[in-house]
Formats: sequence, structure tokens, C-alpha cells
Amino acid sequence: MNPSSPVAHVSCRDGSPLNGTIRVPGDKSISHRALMFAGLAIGTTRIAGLLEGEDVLRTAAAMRALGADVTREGSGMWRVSGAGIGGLHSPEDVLDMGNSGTAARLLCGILASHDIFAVMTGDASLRRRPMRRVIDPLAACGAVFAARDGGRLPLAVSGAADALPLSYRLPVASAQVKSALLLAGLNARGVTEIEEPEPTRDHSENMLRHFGAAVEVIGQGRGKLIRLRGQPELMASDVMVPGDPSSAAFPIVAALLVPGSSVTIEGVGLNPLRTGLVTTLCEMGADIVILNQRAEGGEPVGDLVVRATTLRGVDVPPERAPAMIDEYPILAVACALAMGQSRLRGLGELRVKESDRLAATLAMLRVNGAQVEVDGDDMIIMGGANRLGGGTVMTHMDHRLGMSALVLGLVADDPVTIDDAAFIDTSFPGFVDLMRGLGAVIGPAGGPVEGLA
Ligand SMILES: O=C(O)C1=C[C@@H](OP(=O)(O)O)[C@@H](O)[C@H](O)C1
Ligand SMILES: C=C(OP(=O)(O)O)C(=O)O
Repeated sequence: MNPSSPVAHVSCRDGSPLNGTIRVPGDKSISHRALMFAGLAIGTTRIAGLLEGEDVLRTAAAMRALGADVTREGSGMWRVSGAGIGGLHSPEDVLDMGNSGTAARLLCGILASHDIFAVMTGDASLRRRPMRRVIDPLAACGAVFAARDGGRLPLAVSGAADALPLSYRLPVASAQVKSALLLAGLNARGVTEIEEPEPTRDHSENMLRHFGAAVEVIGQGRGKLIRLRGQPELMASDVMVPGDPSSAAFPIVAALLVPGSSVTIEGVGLNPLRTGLVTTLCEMGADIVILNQRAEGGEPVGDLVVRATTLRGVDVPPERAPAMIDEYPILAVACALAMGQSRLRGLGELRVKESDRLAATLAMLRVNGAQVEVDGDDMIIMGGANRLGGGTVMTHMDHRLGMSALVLGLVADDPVTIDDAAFIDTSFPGFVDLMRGLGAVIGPAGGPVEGLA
């Protein structure tokens, strides 16, 4: 993707409600993991509903370069024949992980405990993101990493020929770090132990079990100890990927905010470690009904019926952050439209996402007339500004900023423009068309609504 794409896209309030029934693309976290675990398993795994966004396509290409047989069979339908744990080989060329922190960090885990040499890079956004949080703990298994200043990509890794198990207490609440260590632990002799003081998404633990590994999780409440016995035989096992709750967040908030709307989103993943946004919106008074709760591929799933509601301000506790870490930009849009003040607490991790999301979300709202402040790691938003919109939002290569700004435009008094829509494809290909199908007016700035590439 071209980060300096000159296209400006704009969304406008036109008074018509959003209506319809949709599905959002497959869960990004689960899609990355399905390709990685299937690539390490013996036998052939079929994956249905894989997210075909740029980020996940980078993982597919990397696993292929490392020796797994990864084939697209149809829309969202993929077949992976794994190389078995320890069976991957050195890639012939540099692994380019594009815009994806998850792909880069989880792959570091795989590389660390394989006897291979690899070099990894990414786009300008990913090259700014901290990698020490994975390479420091992974080095303890015997891998040797060399990275650019500050522990940034590009990096080179010489994986351990005979990896040692890891024992580590996570200093930040990060499912990416946890998953990188679990992936390394798969090819280590003995038991890898990870202490997790704050719970984060557990898709890796669920998928390890799905592929036949023995994972023990000790502790029920907040603090957990995760134990993985190394060198299990991972057996191929088909995966059905649920709709991504982090993508559903955009039509959910749009339906709540655009008066008269009623939107049903089918097949959304409802893992409790991902549903912080729904909890928060319900605290704001949102009319969200969950129907047909069921389990699909080891993950809870349901259909969400969302109707427009007048929202009130909310105080979101810091401990909820891991369950909605990617949803703060769109929650901030909801707060700007709510009655009263909101305080979103403990958002330090937002500074190291695809952009500095704390600064970029503040700028998005301010340039469109909302009153917002950052106080330490908290964001404070005054809802109900007299007039919103009219600004151009700099998206800084960050898909979630782009989508949040377009949703803001659907309810603002004046059009909202974004500098670059290209990065939306990293997690939500087809976003603009899907929103238009519900009745949203989104199009190039100053041009006709139809014809947006
Ligand atoms: O494990 C994952 O799939 C992810 C974990 C989160 O990152 P952190 O682990 O850095 O919090 C999240 O922001 C990212 O979009 C996906
Ligand atoms: C932070 C995100 O992804 P990643 O870390 O994989 O780039 C995201 O999708 O919002």
C-alpha cells in the first residue's frame, strides 16, 4: 500500500438511518493464529472465514516462505499443510510483515525456537513499533536477535537449535507477547511458564488445545499462570473463524449514533476477553441485543441487533483496556456524541499501536470540533459539542483511525475527510461498501459518492 496515497475520502451526515443485516470479516487475531498453528501441525487444516486483509495475507506469505504449504481455495477458505513443530526452514528472502504487529511479534516466537536464520521488516508504521517486548524474553530460549536501534525492525534472528523453555512474567498486558512466548515454547524441551497479571485475549491458548497441545491455565480471576509442555505433536484440525468483534465495533457504533438505525451483525466473536466495548456501550445506555449465542470452532459467537440510542458519558476502568484495546478510537467517537463527560482510563498501550492512537484520536476529535484532553494515560471527552465535523483527519497509516473518522462523519454536522483510506484493508477489506450497503454516505472528497475505488 502507498502510505502517501493522495485520495481523500469523506463521509457525510445525510439524515437517513442505517438499516440491514451484515457479517463482518473474520477475526484478525484468530486468522493469524490459525495460519501459524496449522503451519506447525502435522497434516492438512482447512480454515473457513479467514480474514483476507493485508495483515493476515502477510502471515500467510511468511508461513509459506518458512515451508508450510498454504493455499487459498476460495473466498475465506484456505488449506494449510503444516511442516510439523521444528520442521520449518530458513526463508530465502526477507520476511515483510507489512503493517502488522501481531504477524511480526508472533512470528518472532516461531523463529526463536527453530534452527533457522531469518530477517524481518515491515512498513514505516511497523518499523516504529517496539519489538524488545518480544525479543528480550525470547532470547532466553537461546535465540540470537539483532535489531535496529531501540529494538525496532528490521531485525535478524538466528533461532535456537535446541530451545530452552521460557519462564516469564508479562510486564505489559499483551496477548502478542504471551503468544510469541507460547509459540517459542512449542519447540522447547520442557515446560514454558507465563505469568499473566492481567488477562488478555486467549485465542492462542484455545487454539493450542484445538490442535492437541496440553496447555494448563492456573488461576481463575485476574492473575493467571499458563503452562505449556513443549514439543507436543500438533495435529491438523479445521478452524472456523468467527466475525471480528473489533471490526464489528464500527457498524455497531454507527448504528447507535445515526438516528433511526437498526442493524443486525451476524456471527460476531464474543470471547469475553474481547467484549469490553459492548460492555462499555451498554453502560452508556446502548440498545444492543445478543441473539443465537453459540460456540463455533471453540469460540463463543452471537448475532448482535443494534438500534440507535442516545448515549450518556462513561468512566471506563483501566483494567478493561485489554478486552477492548483496539476499540478506543471508535469508542472515543461514541463519547463525543454522548451526553456528558467520559473518561477512558489507562490507555498507555495505545501509544505503540499502528500510530500513537492516543495522540491521533485526540487530533481526530479536536480537528472536528470536539472538546477532548489527554491527562497522563487517560482520555477525557466532553460529549455533545454544538457542531461537529468539517476537519481532515490524519490517519498515520492506521486503519482504526480511518474507520473511526468515517463513522464520525456519518453523524457530524459537516463532512469529515480522511487523508488516506488505503490502510482500512489491513483489517476490514470491503468496509466502505459494507457501510454503504447499510445506507451510509461515504465518498471521495468533493466528488460523487459512487466510484470510490
Ligand atoms: O494478540 C493479538 O492478536 C492482538 C493483541 C493486541 O495487541 P497487544 O498484544 O500488543 O496488546 C491487539 O492490539 C492486536 O490488534 C491483536
Ligand atoms: C493494533 C492492531 O494490530 P497489530 O498490533 O497487529 O498491528 C490493531 O489491529 O488495531
